[in-house]
Amino acid sequence: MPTKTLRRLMDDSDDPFALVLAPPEGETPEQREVRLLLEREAKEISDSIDEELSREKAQEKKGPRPVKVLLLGQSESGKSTTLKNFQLMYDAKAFRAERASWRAIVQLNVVRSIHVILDVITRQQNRRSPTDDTRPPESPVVDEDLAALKMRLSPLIHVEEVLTQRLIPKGPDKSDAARLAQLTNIPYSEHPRLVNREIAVNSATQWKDVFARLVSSDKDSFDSSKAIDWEDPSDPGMVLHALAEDMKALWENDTVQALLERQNLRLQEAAGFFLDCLDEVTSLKYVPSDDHILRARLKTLGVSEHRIKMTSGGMTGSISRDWRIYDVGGQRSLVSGHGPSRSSSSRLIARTAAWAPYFQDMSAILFLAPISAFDQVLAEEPRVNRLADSVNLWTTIVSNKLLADTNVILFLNKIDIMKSKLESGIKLVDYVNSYAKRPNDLESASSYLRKKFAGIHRENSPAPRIFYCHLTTVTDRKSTQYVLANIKDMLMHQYLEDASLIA
Ligand SMILES: Nc1nc2c(ncn2[C@@H]2O[C@H](COP(=O)(O)OP(=O)(O)OP(=O)(O)O)[C@@H](O)[C@H]2O)c(=O)[nH]1
Ligand SMILES: [Mg+2]
Repeated sequence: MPTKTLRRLMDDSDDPFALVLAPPEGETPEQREVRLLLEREAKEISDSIDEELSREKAQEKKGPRPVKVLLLGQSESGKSTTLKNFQLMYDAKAFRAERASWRAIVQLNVVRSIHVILDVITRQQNRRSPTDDTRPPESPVVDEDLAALKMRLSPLIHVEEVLTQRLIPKGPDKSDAARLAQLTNIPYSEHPRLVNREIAVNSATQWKDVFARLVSSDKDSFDSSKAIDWEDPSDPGMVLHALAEDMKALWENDTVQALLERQNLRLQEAAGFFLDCLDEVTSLKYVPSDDHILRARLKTLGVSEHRIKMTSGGMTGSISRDWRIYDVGGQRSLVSGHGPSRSSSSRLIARTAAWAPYFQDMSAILFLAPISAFDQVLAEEPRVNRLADSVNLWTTIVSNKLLADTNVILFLNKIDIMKSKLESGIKLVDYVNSYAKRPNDLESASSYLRKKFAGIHRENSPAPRIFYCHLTTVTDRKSTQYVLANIKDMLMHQYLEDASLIA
């Protein structure tokens, strides 16, 4: 899968190089020398990227114009998952060659979910004895069996650390490659104390190479099990397999379920949830299926460009075009807590400013709004409702003058979670007052939200343009591929029309 680093990852205030290279207070002459050396090296790298970009620009002028699509939306909206669908459809060989790397991410997702549960148990244990006055009545009791189960599963915390360390490269010059970020999926009523950290990687830096030892040199092989080094001593597969029964027992434990319910923690809806298929993912020769790769969660840092060659059949024969798909990180502040706190409007402006350099020359913006997040808050701004954040972002994007001539496609995403949430009795009106007395079902809720988003587009668009909107579950391959095939045909068709107008 061709991927490359883009020079401008973020605006200057969050530029990882600027942060790393700022002269520290009380710097000694030796430290200064080392710093200057690092700066020179960074400049050389930056200059070579510039040269590469200008070479590519010159090359582009010679050939046909590529079709460019920019994926936008808040964190966990499904941008990277949509990109994976594009890759699975149109570059399946490269997609499947990366199974070994995604296997490690699924393993990381599993141990993270277990870690969240172990954390919940620990906090309950810390509420001391059942006679403690501060303990609410009927609070579930962590009995000896559950405490023993927790102890047996503690090696998984180490597994998580090992996997995380492998993904976060050491050394100051690697600081833009990966970071720990706040976990996004926090229920609306949840206390910020529960905030966990989640790994974020720049998909342009080849994080997949980290697991290269697992990948055989035979990249063309479609037999995925051959691409994995089953003897690798640092592979956590054996530990996960050995603890599979305990993990299942933990997930099925009544006290655990009661504690999760009390804390409003719906892990089933959280990113990277695999506890419902532990038999499969902990089996000794586990290789993730396409569906598991789509469900695997790895937060994006910065912006990366992905190239895919697309072919479309037409009346005059088939045409083939280069596509560039840009995937961005949706969470603005990955260094939250280290800088001055920002208001939500300045965060919004900063996020859009970070994306703006990519607005020019785009064939389409594909904006994802995860409408199921109506009862959640942003990790970086616990007072901001996630649906309200999507609406604000959408308003900013559709009113942007640089995008006046760009196709804007909206995915109202995570329809599957939305459906189960509404069915479980969570009421949209409790979070969106204007929903009033409408029925609390998917059909009514999605059509209401679709109208709202369409209205914002109509009122704020700098010039009239067609509005494309789809209700999606991008983890569902079949339905997503149908939508993406339509988008592909639409953009290819438009490309041909534009080309004939220019000719
Ligand atoms: N159930 C369900 N899960 C989804 C859907 N879309 C995405 N997900 C999951 O939600 C998680 C987040 O999706 P990503 O594609 O990583 O989100 P993103 O927008 O790239 O997030 P950032 O990289 O943080 O900006 C992943 O675990 C996906 O598998 C959906 O429609 N339904
Ligand atoms: Mg992403």
